[in-house]
Amino acid sequence: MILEILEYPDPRLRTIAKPVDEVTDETRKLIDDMFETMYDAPGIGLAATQVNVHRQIIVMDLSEDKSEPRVFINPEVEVLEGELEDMQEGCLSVPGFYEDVSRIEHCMIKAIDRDGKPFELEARGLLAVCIQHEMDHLNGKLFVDYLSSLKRTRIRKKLEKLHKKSA
Ligand SMILES: O=C(O)C[C@@H](Cc1ccccc1)C(=O)SCC(=O)c1ccccc1
Ligand SMILES: [Zn+2]
Repeated sequence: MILEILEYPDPRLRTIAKPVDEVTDETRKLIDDMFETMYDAPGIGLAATQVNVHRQIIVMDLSEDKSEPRVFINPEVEVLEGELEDMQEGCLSVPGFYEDVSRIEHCMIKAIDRDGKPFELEARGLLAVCIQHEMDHLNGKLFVDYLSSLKRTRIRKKLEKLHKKSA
């Protein structure tokens, strides 16, 4: 089912997610709901924090045709090269805003898949950027935190006004 995505500045987005102890059918049901929610948004990634579930679970699909679904449970990122790369980012929790963020360009992701099996994945470009963006969510961090306080305040005020209207 499609889940509600929390929107900035909702304080629940600042919660630190706990590791998943055991991948169960319930975990897989949540993962399926996260994919449905992500594709519906649409987005190319979604962290459990964004749907108010505070567990270390990320879903991602960078393909144009929903052909490359990826699941990362209890993910860890290792920097392979210190190169930083600027890329324009969006966020389903900060709808309508796109800003440049500087991230590590080449990293190794270690995680567990939906069957509970550990795996490693080398990432560059958008995959590397997206996993870092999603892992920030699991640590209560948003891409607006990398912007100037002036820009962040402007974005917060615009979204708060929108929330008031729709409330
Ligand atoms: O909020 C999220 O985590 C999802 C976010 C992931 C992300 C996008 C770009 C750079 C870093 C992280 C999004 O998917 S925003 C929407 C978006 O970028 C997009 C939507 C449809 C097609 C292609 C991209
Ligand atoms: Zn996001």
